[in-house]
Amino acid sequence: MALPTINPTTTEAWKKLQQHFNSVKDVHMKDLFAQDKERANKFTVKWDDFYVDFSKNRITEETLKLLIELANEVKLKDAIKSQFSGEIINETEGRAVLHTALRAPKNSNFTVDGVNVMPEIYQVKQKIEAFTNEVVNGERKGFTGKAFTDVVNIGIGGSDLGPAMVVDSLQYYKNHLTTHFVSNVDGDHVNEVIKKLDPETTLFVVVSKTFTTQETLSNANTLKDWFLQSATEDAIAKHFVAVSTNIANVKAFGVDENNIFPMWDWVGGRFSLWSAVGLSISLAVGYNNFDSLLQGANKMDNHFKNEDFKNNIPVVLALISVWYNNFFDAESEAIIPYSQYLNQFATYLQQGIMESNGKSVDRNGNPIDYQTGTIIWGEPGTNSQHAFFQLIHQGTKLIPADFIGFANALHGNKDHQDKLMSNFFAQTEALLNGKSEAEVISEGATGDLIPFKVFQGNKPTNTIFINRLSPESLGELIAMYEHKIFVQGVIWNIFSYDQFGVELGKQLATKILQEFNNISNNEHDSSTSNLLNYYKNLT
Ligand SMILES: O=P(O)(O)OC[C@H]1O[C@H](O)[C@H](O)[C@@H](O)[C@@H]1O
Repeated sequence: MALPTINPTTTEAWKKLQQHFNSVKDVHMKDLFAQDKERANKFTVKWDDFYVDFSKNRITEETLKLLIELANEVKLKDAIKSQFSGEIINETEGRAVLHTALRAPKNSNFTVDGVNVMPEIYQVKQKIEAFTNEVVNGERKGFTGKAFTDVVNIGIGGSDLGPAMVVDSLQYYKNHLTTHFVSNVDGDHVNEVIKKLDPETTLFVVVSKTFTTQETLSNANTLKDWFLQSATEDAIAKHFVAVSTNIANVKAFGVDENNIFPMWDWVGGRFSLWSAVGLSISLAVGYNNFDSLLQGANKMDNHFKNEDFKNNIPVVLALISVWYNNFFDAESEAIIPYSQYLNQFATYLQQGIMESNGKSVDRNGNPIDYQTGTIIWGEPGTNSQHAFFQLIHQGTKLIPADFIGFANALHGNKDHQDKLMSNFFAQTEALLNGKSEAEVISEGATGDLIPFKVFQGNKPTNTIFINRLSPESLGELIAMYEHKIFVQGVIWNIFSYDQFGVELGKQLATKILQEFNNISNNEHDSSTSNLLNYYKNLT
């Protein structure tokens, strides 16, 4: 069954939400809390070691009820079933969407075109496990007989952001291997990494679902050439492995057949860290930790699949986000993890969320006249408090924010942890309550300065509070956002799993590169022509 194609704005629930919005849009959350002592409990979901408090949002029980009606009217439950049962819900590319199968237990049954994909998945997982153990234990050696010390992940987009974010987030759990990520076609990136490498002890993992991506192939070739300055061709088999669906291209590049880790077209690039694309994660933190990450994601999958919408964390977060995006006209959402380990989390989510839901044509092929994908940005707290929080507190824009925190620090420094968490709680409290004129005056401010010190408050936040950062809880957290993406795509009646919007720039870059090599000559607008000439004259 294809995904339903219901324009959300034509639903009864949408009309009711519009009316409801008009009656609640100016209500201050402070008053909602004052009116209902149970508010925080009503709008909190406790699940596993997650405590998700969404009470500091500009919603009432009626809002949530209507949003759930909307989810029902667009047939979200059926859509979830279609996704998990391997139907071709990525219709524009003719593919199933089964990253959830990658983290499911061995005895599950996920079928694509009538074939259960679990045996293949577990074969590849076994290969990842065996390979990881050999590298980490030092049994697998480089061309001069030395054990590996460094791993270089060569990939971009989904073949870089997920593994890079997870390796960074789980650095507490890391082993002795040093992991590097080369992604940008900017030659300075690869050359800076080369400075740190010893060809005798470096393992290269070339990751590309398509194995046609310009950046990845350029970087892989540059690293291979550099490697061959010290080694002979036959050493490539020891030092280069690849992850891809395109086995022919991988072989043509020179990777030994035994060193190929397959993946499948039913795994989208930005949802692929759970597949062999996560090989660098497994190498960095060991296979057991990689597997725990997957198990965490699987727990979240079950929660998402089985829980009532009212207590379903990804569903509730998605609905609240639709509420701000489509009724309050909020354009962006901030992701603020209170953990330096999650430094790359917002960057990672930018691809997941914006590449998936940055669409303006609906599932019937018609232009859309309502807002879809939100702009995602963010940085860890407390750093971001000293950077962009001013605008969230006192600017003119409404920026709903997810505050992600962990109760227990990994290094157990209670003094720092209490300081960190006091900021974590204080910020959402400040965003909720603001500071009134009376409070400003009672603090001693006088005269002209008073208005500058007033905070309106009423700024929405979700608090996603987790016991501890572990491979498992990180897996849960990532999967939570993956499902939020899917729910929003269903509501907005768009296809979340294609990304045609990234193609045009690639095509034009190819043409311009041909011009640089005098292969072709193209017409350009005068701005682009001037820029090209200016560049040619400078280089
Ligand atoms: O893994 P690859 O095939 O090399 O693709 C890498 C990336 O490139 C493309 O431009 C897509 O927009 C991304 O979704 C993808 O993750």
